[in-house]
Amino acid sequence: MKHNIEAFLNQVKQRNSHEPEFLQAVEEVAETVIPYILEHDIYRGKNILTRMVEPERLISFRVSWVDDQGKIQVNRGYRVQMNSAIGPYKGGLRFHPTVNASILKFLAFEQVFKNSLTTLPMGGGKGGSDFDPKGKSDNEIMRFCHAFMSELFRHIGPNTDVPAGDIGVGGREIGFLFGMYKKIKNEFTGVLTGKGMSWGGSLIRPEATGYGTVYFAEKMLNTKGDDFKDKNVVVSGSGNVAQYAVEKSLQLGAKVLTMSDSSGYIYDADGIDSDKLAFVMELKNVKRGRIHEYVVKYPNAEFVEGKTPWGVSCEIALPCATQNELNEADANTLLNNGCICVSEGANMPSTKEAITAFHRAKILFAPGKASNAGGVATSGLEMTQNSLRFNWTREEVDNKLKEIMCNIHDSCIKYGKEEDGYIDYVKGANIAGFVKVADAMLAQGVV
Ligand SMILES: NC(=O)C1=CN([C@@H]2O[C@H](COP(=O)(O)OP(=O)(O)OC[C@H]3O[C@@H](n4cnc5c(N)ncnc54)[C@H](O)[C@@H]3O)[C@@H](O)[C@H]2O)C=CC1
Ligand SMILES: O=C(O)CCC(=O)C(=O)O
Repeated sequence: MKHNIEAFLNQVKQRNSHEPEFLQAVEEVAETVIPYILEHDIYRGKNILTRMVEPERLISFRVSWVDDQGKIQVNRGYRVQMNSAIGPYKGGLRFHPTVNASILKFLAFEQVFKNSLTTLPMGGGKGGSDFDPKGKSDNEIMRFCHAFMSELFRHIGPNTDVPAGDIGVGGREIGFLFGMYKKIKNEFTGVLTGKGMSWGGSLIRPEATGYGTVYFAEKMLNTKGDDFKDKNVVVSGSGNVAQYAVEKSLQLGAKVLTMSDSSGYIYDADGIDSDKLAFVMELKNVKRGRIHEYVVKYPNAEFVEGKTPWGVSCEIALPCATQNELNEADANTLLNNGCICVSEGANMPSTKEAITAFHRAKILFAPGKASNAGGVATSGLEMTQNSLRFNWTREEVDNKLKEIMCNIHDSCIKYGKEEDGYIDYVKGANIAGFVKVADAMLAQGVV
């Protein structure tokens, strides 16, 4: 078994030697899925995982645009179309200076399993650009988005590939991208999700990833007869996912102690209540400021520069910023401080060593592909509403989201419950996600 996993990983390493994030994501899946493949005749000898780690298509393109000083800027745009066995490619766009093929391939690979877990008919993809939105004017953002879509449009479509937001791409950017797609194609279709409410968006999509992460954590706590009430929660990030993870934690009666951005974290021992959260939302979504401005408004709180928040004592940790933001030392600190539950809002925020530490301590740990799937699931619901030319109410969408998160939790138990009763949510999510895609690939033959 060990030999099979090593042989497979060596082959993937040879082909993708300069892509550490992609290799990390593949390794985590291979370690749990290869043993399952070897135990099941229908998957054995079909090279299914070898096919799944090779993107069906990887598009890279030039994005030229003019900044406010009249200078011509050039960025690199990408779309990784990873797997379309169970539906059109689906997954977000990331605008961040660190974006490269490795990061987008890891995200697209994770997306395949995540989308499968939602039970909705969506394949996996991801895209973006090394464009840095920080400090750019609205006009520059618009010109960049228009330039980006002036190439991307030929590779996507409502039945082909449906992008959405991710880091650096929110409602404003989706609007500019949609505007250019509609102009070039002369059609109004559900080609993107995360759209505004008056032009085809779904209620609850902005909230969905953060809410879903908390719904999933609550389900995990319920397996121990526990819940969010009166728990101390540490959150990283202060963007879309973090904001709504905080909102839902508050609604469930928890106390939220931290939020962060790439400059450091704020620690508010009195708790970040809904008024303080509204301040963060205005700061981040409208003023586009930095998190340290929180302590100017709330001087009882403290700003810790250049650090992540994992040293703050808590029972529940919700990493909602970015990949590899929580390492082994952080995991040990959380465990020593009494953390009992980690639910990933971000994609792959915990390193491999951190996950091993959580598993060894047998705490509740949910990998992002399960716990943050509420975002893409609600995107799937947005696609359905677009096809029906109909809108569900806030309550209807929220109930469907809750039900989907509950089903994902059940799938993780089905495939991840160990003999001693411990639930390995990583194993459960990987195998449950794999089975549906693999079955579709087998049915469709070698294509
Ligand atoms: N938006 C969505 O629906 C979904 C997002 N995700 C994941 O959630 C995470 C956050 O995404 P969003 O909230 O949408 O993005 P966002 O752009 O709204 O916020 C990103 C947050 O991460 C922080 N951040 C970025 N780089 C950082 C770094 N190097 N160190 C510390 N903090 C950093 C930013 O300051 C910001 O608070 C990402 O991993 C994303 O892939 C996962 C599922 C769906
Ligand atoms: O809503 C979507 O299509 C994409 C969400 C996403 O990028 C993710 O799940 O990581």
